[in-house]
Amino acid sequence: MNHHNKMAVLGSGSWGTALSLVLADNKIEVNLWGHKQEIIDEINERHTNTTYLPNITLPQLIKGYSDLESALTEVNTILLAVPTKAIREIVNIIRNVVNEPVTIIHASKGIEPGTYKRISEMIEEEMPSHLLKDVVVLSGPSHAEEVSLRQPTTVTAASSQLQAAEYVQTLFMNSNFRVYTNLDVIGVELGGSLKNIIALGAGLSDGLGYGDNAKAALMTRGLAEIARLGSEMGANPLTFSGLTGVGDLIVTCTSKHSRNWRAGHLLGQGKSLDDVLSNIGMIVEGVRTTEAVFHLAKKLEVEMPITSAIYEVLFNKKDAKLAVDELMARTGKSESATGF
Ligand SMILES: NC(=O)C1=CN([C@@H]2O[C@H](COP(=O)(O)OP(=O)(O)OC[C@H]3O[C@@H](n4cnc5c(N)ncnc54)[C@H](O)[C@@H]3O)[C@@H](O)[C@H]2O)C=CC1
Ligand SMILES: O=C(CO)COP(=O)(O)O
Repeated sequence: MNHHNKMAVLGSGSWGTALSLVLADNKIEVNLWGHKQEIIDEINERHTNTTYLPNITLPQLIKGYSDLESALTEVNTILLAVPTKAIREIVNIIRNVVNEPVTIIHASKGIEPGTYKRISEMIEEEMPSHLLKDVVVLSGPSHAEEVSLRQPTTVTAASSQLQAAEYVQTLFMNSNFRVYTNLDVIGVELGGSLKNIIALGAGLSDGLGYGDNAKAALMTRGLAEIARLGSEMGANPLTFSGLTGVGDLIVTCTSKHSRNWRAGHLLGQGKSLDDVLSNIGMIVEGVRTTEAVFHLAKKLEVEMPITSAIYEVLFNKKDAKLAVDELMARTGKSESATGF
């Protein structure tokens, strides 16, 4: 049973559109907002969003809006599915439009360079507390392309308030889309954001022509880095063994759908970062997250050799093969020395 029958989804890219479809399947009316008028027109006139999800027909319960104020009329639950770099700007518009406390769910994956803030922290900073009921993060191994085909998918709704996480579980859960709850917001947000760095690395490795051994090494030692930084930042290390940690790492490093893996793959084949990003045409969150996490790890004195290597390839044009050679040539370590 759903408690509410109308929601706003902000962001009409692949993830916002796919999650709108899940909500509409659960008989929830969706006001889907986007800033590109032609996409909103297509959603309303043809019930498709072919730029992001070709061959998918959207349920009639989804209505497109290009005006944010209209999209927020009579809703008290808002889902954000925009790139991390747009979060503060959008929340600032929300705060000037709503006059009742709202629940904000976010489904974005990133860390802000410079401030090193997680998305829920940015939302809490920008939204006055009397207008913010709860913040919930929705994360896990979930490519929009498969969700929109109604293929079995599992995710996690995390909030410091169990009731809020359970509310979001109820909104989204159906026979194709299974939702778990979790109280570890820090671990869930960090797992979802940091796996994108490792997915760039997995793509680079594949692009260089390396095999499954190299990719398994990157994923496993990448997870060790994520858990090391996460523990330092207050996450429960066990969260990284769950859907939003190892689960999302697997799906992003091994799926042809992943934008981050595809970006790494093209870079590994020798393309420039600018060419790669314009070729993909969708947000590749791992690039900005690599920049943020490289500096954060330095500040916190946490060892993250894979992240550092990927940073050098992305931002200092280091040869990717040389970066792998240097990772392999590090001094011998004990796998259990730090617990990770
Ligand atoms: N695509 C997927 O399968 C999944 C994506 N995510 C996360 O969801 C977030 C959104 O990703 P996608 O939907 O894949 O991206 P996308 O590139 O498909 O769509 C992003 C949408 O945001 C819009 N946008 C960009 N800048 C904006 C701004 N300043 N103001 C308003 N709108 C703006 C774009 O026009 C586009 O409609 C990312 O953080 C991503 O990591 C999470 C899970 C799955
Ligand atoms: O987070 C995702 C799947 O869970 C999507 O990853 P990409 O952004 O790499 O496509």
